[in-house]
Amino acid sequence: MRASLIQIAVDEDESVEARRQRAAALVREQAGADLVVLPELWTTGAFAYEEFGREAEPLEGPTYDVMAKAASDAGVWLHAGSIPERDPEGPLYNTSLVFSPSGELAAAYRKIHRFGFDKGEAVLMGAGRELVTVRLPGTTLGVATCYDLRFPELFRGLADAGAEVLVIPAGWPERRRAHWTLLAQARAVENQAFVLACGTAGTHAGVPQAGHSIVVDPWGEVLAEAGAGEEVLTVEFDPAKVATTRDQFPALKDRVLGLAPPHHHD
Ligand SMILES: NC(=O)CCC(=O)C(=O)O
Repeated sequence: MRASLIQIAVDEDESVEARRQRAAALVREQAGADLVVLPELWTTGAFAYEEFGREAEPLEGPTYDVMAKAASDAGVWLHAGSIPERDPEGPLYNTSLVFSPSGELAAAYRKIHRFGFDKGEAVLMGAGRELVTVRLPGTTLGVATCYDLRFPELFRGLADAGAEVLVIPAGWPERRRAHWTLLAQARAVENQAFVLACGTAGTHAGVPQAGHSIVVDPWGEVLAEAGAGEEVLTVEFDPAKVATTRDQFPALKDRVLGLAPPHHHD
């Protein structure tokens, strides 16, 4: 499987529409790949909280249209990153879109863990409640978004649902880059799965982005890692390595579930 992670720069001197068209052109350039991935909230920037309401769009809005066409023009599976989605009957959501090579929507995932504690995304957006996997020829993707990376139980749920390739669009800040790399490797090792984590470059809302998109194999080896700037990270890997790793080192079979609550000793 050939995958291209488009680590696009999100800077305030570029309009959302110009970036949308630029992202679509970058997707088209990846014709020949099997899977193309864009980052989280790349239209606005993940920390541009004031833009969320202004730039929110319905699920089938302008980003959907442009990305569906780009996927079919390139003939690739496209994880188009996430958009600020305006649900006509509810709050905003941080929603990822996955398109098939014919430009059909294969899946939408509303980010479950919202970042910001008592401000930002955590108060401006609603929380998704559903895990999402996507069946591709020869493998299954499990999708999660940025801050979700800190919550291992979500990824174990995806692995239990058959995910072999964990795809994580993000807008991760430079300040916590060490966590990004460590957590991407941890999620790969503990689930014996590939991790494809695609971040943004540039600086928006005063927050320099980490970039450093990363692809990790089921043994925890880093197959490819981007630098800090805008870059397309391309990698080839064999999803069958998930099954061989799980067969040869069957740690997932040693899970002990349903433990009794802790016994407190005073
Ligand atoms: N957009 C995000 O979810 C940011 C997450 C983050 O900065 C962190 O977990 O650290």
